[in-house]
Amino acid sequence: MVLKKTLTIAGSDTSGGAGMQADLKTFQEHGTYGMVALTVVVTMDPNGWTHNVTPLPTELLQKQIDTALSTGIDAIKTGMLSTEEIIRIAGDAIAKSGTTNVVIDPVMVCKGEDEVLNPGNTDAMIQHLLPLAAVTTPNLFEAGQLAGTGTPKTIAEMKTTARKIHELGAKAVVIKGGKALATEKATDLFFDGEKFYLLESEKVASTYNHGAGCTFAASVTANLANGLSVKEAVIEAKEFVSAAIAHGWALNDYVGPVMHGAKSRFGAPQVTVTEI
Ligand SMILES: Nc1ncnc2c1ncn2[C@@H]1O[C@H](COP(=O)(O)OP(=O)(O)O)[C@@H](O)[C@H]1O
Ligand SMILES: Cc1ncc(COP(=O)(O)O)c(C=O)c1O
Ligand SMILES: [Mg+2]
Repeated sequence: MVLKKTLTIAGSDTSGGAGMQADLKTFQEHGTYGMVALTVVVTMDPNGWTHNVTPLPTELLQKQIDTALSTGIDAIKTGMLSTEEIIRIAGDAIAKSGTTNVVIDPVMVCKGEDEVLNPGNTDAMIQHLLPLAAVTTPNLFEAGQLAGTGTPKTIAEMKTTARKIHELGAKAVVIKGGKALATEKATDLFFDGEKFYLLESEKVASTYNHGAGCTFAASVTANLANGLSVKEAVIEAKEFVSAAIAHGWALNDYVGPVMHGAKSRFGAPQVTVTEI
């Protein structure tokens, strides 16, 4: 049996909930064959869980990309890219890959950390990555940074922000309202370039949602590799991540990762899709 090949260009979250670990687990759950080109390694201080980001040499990143692309990739996702040079290398790799199934998750901060990785990264993402995106999946903060409008706080502001990001070249945009948006449901806005849709699921009260963003974007990537449309891909991804968050758990006193394999084991919560 031949599997669809999915590649993530992303960082390693040593704690296993986010980053390329989330991507690989999610790719596997979607029946695709996952590969990794590793950009950085994130480690945590055992006392207090402060994150430390260590980039890998860019020559090593390039070799990984060359290895993976030589196999013929069906869909590519980007995650944590900590420097402008890494962002440029990722953009070149995507252009070279020949696939249009490209998901740009514009990771700028780790959840719970409030320092952006590198301020120049936003402009580099706009230049090298957004024009290649079949879909980009910013959270509220990242969307505001890309659009240059500040963090959106309402659905109306999210619509304006999504339009701006689309104008920057991304064919479709999902802005993840998640827990941060003051709505009753966990609400994401999907813009396909023409129409806006709200994707809503029950807001889970727990804080065990580490890796939710990576898991969502990796689901979209695998779904595109499997031949779903962008709209079908994001709807399934919302179901997949909602189940993963509903079954999030405490890894230790500091962090609660999502359960990446929850949908296949326990089913998914209801997701409603409304054109607005
Ligand atoms: N507490 C929650 N309950 C239900 N869904 C959530 C919750 N927190 C986040 N989500 C969903 O998880 C996905 C990832 O969103 P978010 O956590 O904002 O991204 P990121 O991890 O990139 O900051 C989105 O679909 C969002 O709506
Ligand atoms: C390597 C890596 N990538 C991405 C992220 C972002 O994770 P999330 O899915 O919570 O946005 C993190 C957060 O810790 C990370 O360590
Ligand atoms: Mg994220």
